[in-house]
Amino acid sequence: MRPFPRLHLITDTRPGRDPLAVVAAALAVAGAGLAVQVRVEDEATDRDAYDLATRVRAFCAEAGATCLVNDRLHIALAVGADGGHVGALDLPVEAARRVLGPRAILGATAREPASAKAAVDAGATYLGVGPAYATTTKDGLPPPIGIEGVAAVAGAAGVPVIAIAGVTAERIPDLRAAGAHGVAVIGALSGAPDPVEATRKLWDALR
Ligand SMILES: Cc1ncc(COP(=O)(O)OP(=O)(O)O)c(N)n1
Ligand SMILES: Cc1ncsc1CCOP(=O)(O)O
Ligand SMILES: [Mg+2]
Repeated sequence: MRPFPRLHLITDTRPGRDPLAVVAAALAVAGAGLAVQVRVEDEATDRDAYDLATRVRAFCAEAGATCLVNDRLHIALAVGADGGHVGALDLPVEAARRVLGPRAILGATAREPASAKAAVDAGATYLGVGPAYATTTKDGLPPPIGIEGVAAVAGAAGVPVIAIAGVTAERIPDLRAAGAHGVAVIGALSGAPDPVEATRKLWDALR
C-alpha cells in the first residue's frame, strides 16, 4: 500500500483558473506523493464535475498519484477515484463510508477533537483540519484554529491529519511540529506565478 500523501492539491475551478494545468505542474514535481482532490464550485453541474474528475483521475493514474473527490461521492465512484472527502454539510461520514465501500480513502473535516474522534469512529481514514489560518479562497469559514487547534486534533485523531486553509511552505514546519501529517492547498499552487516552483517549495518543506 502506498504511504498516505502529505501534499493534497485541491482543484480551483473559480473563473479564470486553469485547474488541470496546476494539477499537471504539481504531479510533475510530487508524482505519486501527491493527492489531488477534485473540488468544484457548488453551482457546477455534475456533468462538469464528472468531466474534470475523469481527466484528473487519468492524470493521477499515469503518475501513480491519489485521486479524491470532494462532496460528490457518486462522481468518485463513477470515475474510479481512490476516495472522497466530506464535511458538515455533506453526507454523514458513516453514510459516505457505505457509499464508497470499505476500502476507499475517506476524509472528513474536523476542527476540534470531539468531532475528529466521531468522524474516525464513523469510518474516516484521514481528517482535513482547519481552517488552520485565514484564507481568501473560501467564504463563510469559522475563525482559524491555529497551530494549537491543529495540535489538539492531531493529538486525538489516530489517523493522518491534513491541515487546510492559508497553508504556505513557510507555515509547514509549524504544522508538522503540531502533528499534521500533511497539508491541503488551493491558493498556494493555483495562485502561484510558477506552480512547478511553488510545488517544489511545498514538497521540500514536507520532506
Ligand atoms: C482536506 C480537506 N479538508 C477540508 C475540506 C473542506 O471540506 P468541507 O468542510 O466539506 O467544505 P467544502 O470543501 O466542501 O466546501 C476539504 N475539502 N478538504
Ligand atoms: C476548501 C477549504 N475548506 C476550508 S479552507 C478551504 C480552502 C483553502 O484554500 P487555501 O489553501 O487557498 O487557503
Ligand atoms: Mg464539503
